[in-house]
Amino acid sequence: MAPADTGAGPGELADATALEVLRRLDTGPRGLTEAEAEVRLARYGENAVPEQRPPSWPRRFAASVRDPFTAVLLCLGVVSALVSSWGTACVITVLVLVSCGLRSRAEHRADRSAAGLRQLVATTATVQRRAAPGATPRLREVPVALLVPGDVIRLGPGDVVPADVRLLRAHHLTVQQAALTGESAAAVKEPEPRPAVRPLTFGAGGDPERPHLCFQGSSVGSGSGTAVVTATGPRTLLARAHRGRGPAAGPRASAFDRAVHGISWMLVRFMLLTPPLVLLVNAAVRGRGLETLPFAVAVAVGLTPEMLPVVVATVLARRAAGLARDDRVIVRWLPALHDLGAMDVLCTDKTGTLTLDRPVVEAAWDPGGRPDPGVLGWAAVNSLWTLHLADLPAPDPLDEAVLDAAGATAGGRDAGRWEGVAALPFDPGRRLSTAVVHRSGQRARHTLVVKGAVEAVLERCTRVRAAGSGEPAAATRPLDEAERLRLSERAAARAAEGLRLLAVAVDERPARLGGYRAADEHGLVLVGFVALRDTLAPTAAAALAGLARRGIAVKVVTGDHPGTAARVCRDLGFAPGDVVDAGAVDALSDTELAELASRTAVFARCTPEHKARIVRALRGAGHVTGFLGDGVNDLPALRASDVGICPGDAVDVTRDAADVVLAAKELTAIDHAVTAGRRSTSALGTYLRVALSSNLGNVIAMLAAGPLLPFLPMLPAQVLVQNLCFDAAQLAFAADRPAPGVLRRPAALRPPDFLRFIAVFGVLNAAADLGIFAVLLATVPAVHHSTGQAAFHAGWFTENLITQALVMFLLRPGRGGWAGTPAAIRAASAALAVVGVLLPLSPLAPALGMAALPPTYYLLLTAVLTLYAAALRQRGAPGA
Ligand SMILES: Nc1ncnc2c1ncn2[C@@H]1O[C@H](COP(=O)(O)OP(=O)(O)OP(=O)(O)O)[C@@H](O)[C@H]1O
Repeated sequence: MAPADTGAGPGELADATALEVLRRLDTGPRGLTEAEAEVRLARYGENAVPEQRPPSWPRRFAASVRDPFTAVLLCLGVVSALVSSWGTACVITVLVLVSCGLRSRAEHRADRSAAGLRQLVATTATVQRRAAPGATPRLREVPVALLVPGDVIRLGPGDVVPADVRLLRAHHLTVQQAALTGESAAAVKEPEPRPAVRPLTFGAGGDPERPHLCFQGSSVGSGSGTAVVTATGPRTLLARAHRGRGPAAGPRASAFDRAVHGISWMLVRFMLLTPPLVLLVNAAVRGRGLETLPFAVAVAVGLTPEMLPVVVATVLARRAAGLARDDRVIVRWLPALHDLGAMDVLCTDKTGTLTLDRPVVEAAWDPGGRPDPGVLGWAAVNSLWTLHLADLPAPDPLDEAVLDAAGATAGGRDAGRWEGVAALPFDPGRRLSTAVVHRSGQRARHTLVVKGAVEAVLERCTRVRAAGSGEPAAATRPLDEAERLRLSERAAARAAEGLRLLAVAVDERPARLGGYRAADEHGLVLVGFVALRDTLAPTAAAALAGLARRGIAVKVVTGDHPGTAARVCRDLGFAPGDVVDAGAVDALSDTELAELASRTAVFARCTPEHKARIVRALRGAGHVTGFLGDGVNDLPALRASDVGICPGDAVDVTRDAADVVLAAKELTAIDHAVTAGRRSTSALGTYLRVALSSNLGNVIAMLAAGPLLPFLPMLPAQVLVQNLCFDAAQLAFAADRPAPGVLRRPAALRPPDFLRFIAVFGVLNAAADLGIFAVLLATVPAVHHSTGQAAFHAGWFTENLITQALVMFLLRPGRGGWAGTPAAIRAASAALAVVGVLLPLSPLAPALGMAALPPTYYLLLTAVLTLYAAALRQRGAPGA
């Protein structure tokens, strides 16, 4: 049966009690049956997240016109039309249409492959459903798209809230709802409705400030809850907020965006400066007037790398698809590929990345250091009741390990004799978890059972259990500073063996009615320690070695004990150096932290905020910083990094925030991802260097020709045809394969490097052009008449296309030359040279204002080109 009202969203249900909401949605605390869910799915449709829907073709085309190069081209086209230079205006229009068409197609393909890649790491939700009306409800993972109104779901740390929901139960649940409110602080959520504290700015959709409502797109920071789905798909608050706004804004500006933006604006400035400069030079030296304008416009057009957006989209999409296919690495956002290639520091957490996060209990001992299974019993009471009461969708591996180990022991059996009252689940900020329990039949007294990181528990203890592990009221003695130190040292010694440590403490108090809070975790009695061993991830050592070979500095930032962290690093063949306790970081300024971070390999006892601050400090110091992590405690650092990477089995929010997901288990896949990133950057860099240095060379030559020649060195139509040929040939760079040497160090597109490079090679190119001017003046008869000028134009056209063909493989980094160049680039450069030689000799030549050249020209052209090629080789290309 369908619910009475599911299309309303939470707005109309906002003030109803949990029971009323369940009734209105025609469901119950046990959830829907599979059959009911199926009927509702057919009626309300899939719960599709309001993804950035791919823009329509016209919109995509319109967006590509807004690109700065295209905008400048269009301006130049308008100027040409205004001075009735129809030929130039037509060619510019064709250029714009071709480049926008190609770009839209390349972007469409890139978007399609990125969407396909995102699909591969789609998230699931934990839903409680029944096979039949009378059956027991079962928890199962379903794809988020299959959730329907009325479903009862579980939320736990690291989950993305999959739909709009109304809480039924919650345990210390905090939710990050920045996607809706822009507010980055976590909001506390609880099932009791409270009236809105401020006017509803979210209309009928509900207000994220209401504590009992959670909305699609927010994420669970800590705690857990059970909730009923009130709205899915287009009826969620997020979908309504998106509607009418077009595609959502993309992710944060990356190092890649900054680089491409920098290079684009540098060129736009040049292009805007060129026409006035050409006009000025021609007017001053030759007394020419506005008739030079079409030529000046064509020169500016000649500087435009119109194919840049097309080449970028093609290169990135191609590499990302290759990575997904061959290495199961999912690049969720294409520009992240460049940032992967540029990354010079990778921060990584330990548990779940370098280790498997499948710990096994190895020992338990009392405060005196004697083996004591009773301590494990207390830890098991904590794990059991935290799991039960906190409604966690999935048990914490550490709690599972404790329960497994305690199962057969007397302490484990004893755990069943306690009954749970409340739970404060683990959160990486407090670094402990608490269960409040009472003995069966003894409701008057409550016992707090706390387990967590050694120092976090010790600082909340005031007494130590004297011996044994019986009742909490057993003999205790005060915990003085000397003993605290002794206990920490003993724990550190065990941590140095690579063990993960938990301290366990208890306290018995009179029962109370109100709920328990973190502030109640004090005045505890230490009962002992539990040590767990985690297995190293099989490919972690190889991955760390690979990163070192690629020139990437690795920093381990972990919430664990310094001793454990250091030992794990050593076992992986990675020198930990002096491990820094993150507590020491708080007192440092950002600059001091950056300096410390650059010489430290391991930070231990990090809270999520410490991890993010270390990443920010490294970025602030100019490092392109990646972060590899799998847990909810890694989320702030992932967001703070240039490129966030997570393993495929990371929690949902982490996968949602990561730019790159390693779907295969092997950590060594990072190496492939870095390689693909460097290859893409190298291909884009080569394209830019080749395109810009020959374009700049031409512009310099054309400017110089003004005072040197009594006529224009090339007609506007010729400049534009030549430009069209260059552009078409340069598309081949999408298939570039850089030499292995290029892959050894971080590769980034850096505007200042380009400027230096194109200045040197632009001048070299211009020198070859000027050389050919001299050759032409010497060999072409009647150069001052129109037939001679047509031959002159043909001569420069031929030389220009051949020099461009030469730089296409001589300016490639690493192994240049014919043999080391991919077939596509060889074919494109050969085609360019052939067009350069044959076009002036073809029947099209007269229409383009070109005429045949004398044989001596070709002899001298060969000499000039040989010199030019030798100069190019001598200067060498980057990475050679
Ligand atoms: N479920 C849990 N209950 C109680 N204490 C825990 C639990 N999980 C972890 N701890 C303790 O808290 C410490 C910090 O945990 P946190 O999850 O922040 O980091 P981690 O998992 O040890 O390492 P990493 O940051 O590398 O993932 C752990 O070293 C452990 O002592």
